[in-house]
Amino acid sequence: MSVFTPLTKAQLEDFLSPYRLGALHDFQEIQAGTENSNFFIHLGNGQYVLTLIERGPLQDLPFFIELLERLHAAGFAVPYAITTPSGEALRTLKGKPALLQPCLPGRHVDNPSAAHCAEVGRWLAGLHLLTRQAPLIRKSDRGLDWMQAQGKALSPDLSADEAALLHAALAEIQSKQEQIRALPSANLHADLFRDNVMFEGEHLSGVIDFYNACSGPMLYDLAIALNDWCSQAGGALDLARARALLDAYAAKRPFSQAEATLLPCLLRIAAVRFWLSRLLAARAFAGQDVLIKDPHEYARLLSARQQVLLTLPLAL
Ligand SMILES: Nc1ncnc2c1ncn2[C@@H]1O[C@H](COP(=O)(O)OP(=O)(O)O)[C@@H](O)[C@H]1O
Ligand SMILES: N[C@@H](CCOP(=O)(O)O)C(=O)O
Repeated sequence: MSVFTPLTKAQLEDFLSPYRLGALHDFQEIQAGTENSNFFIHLGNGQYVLTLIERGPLQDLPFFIELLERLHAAGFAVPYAITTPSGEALRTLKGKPALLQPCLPGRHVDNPSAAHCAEVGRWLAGLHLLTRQAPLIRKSDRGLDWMQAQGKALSPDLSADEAALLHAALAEIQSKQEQIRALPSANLHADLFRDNVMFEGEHLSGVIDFYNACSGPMLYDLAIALNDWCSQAGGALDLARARALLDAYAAKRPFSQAEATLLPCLLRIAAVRFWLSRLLAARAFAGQDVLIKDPHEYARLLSARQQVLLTLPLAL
């Protein structure tokens, strides 16, 4: 399970009454999360999701709330923080920061088609186009410097082959960091995995879990999404799905030559980032009843990205 802070009906009723959204009919713990405690909440006038923030960069909660409010105002289906009539978005429950959000329709897709991937590409382009002129500034707390530090700390736990793979990737990151930091930037979701996107059929109906959102190179967001949405079981890229995602994105925001050059490198960086965070989670939650995603999946993916046959569609 992954609800870290259980709640009683009475605690919820007390917390929810200032929103004036009707009586509490029912609630359920959500088991699927890995970071926070989430609950489906059924109130008199509809269904909501309550999140208690358990860890992560608490000082950045105002950034997440503002970004989600901006996306909501622009018509994106996102879990923005609902405010009480007195204007409070961020409240506290059992000593944890607490946010009430709309419950977005749809389901996660485990085996996406090219059409799903195209929707993801269009959604990312929309996010980047909306925010690139004036991104809200937040440096990722799992950025290039973090990767170097964690890579050094975690490599003693790895096999010799895996350590060599990681060291080569970290050396590439070190040598190309200036070029990477110079890529065109915007606000990024920075964790656009299948389990953070909802679909109704082939229509993308919502995106959740913005707690890795930051400002940074738009190409990095694409690399993260390509690795999760467009990989075959062994880690190799599925070129048909990847092309669908990139073409749909490029139809809204054409790529630059620098982005085309750096795509293979960014795919490797995105693989390193989630390999390391999964290794850290496996260490931190070993033996506990917490969902831990397989770190080796991302080692395999990094290995498969040593050669990238995918090219970015460039405007003529
Ligand atoms: N606003 C929402 N609308 C609908 N379902 C949601 C919403 N927020 C979370 N969920 C459900 O809860 C699950 C866990 O949420 P997630 O944000 O991934 O948790 P965590 O932050 O712990 O990783 C999701 O996979 C989704 O099924
Ligand atoms: N989607 C990621 C988990 C989110 O990353 P984290 O650094 O916030 O733990 C994955 O599948 O590994």
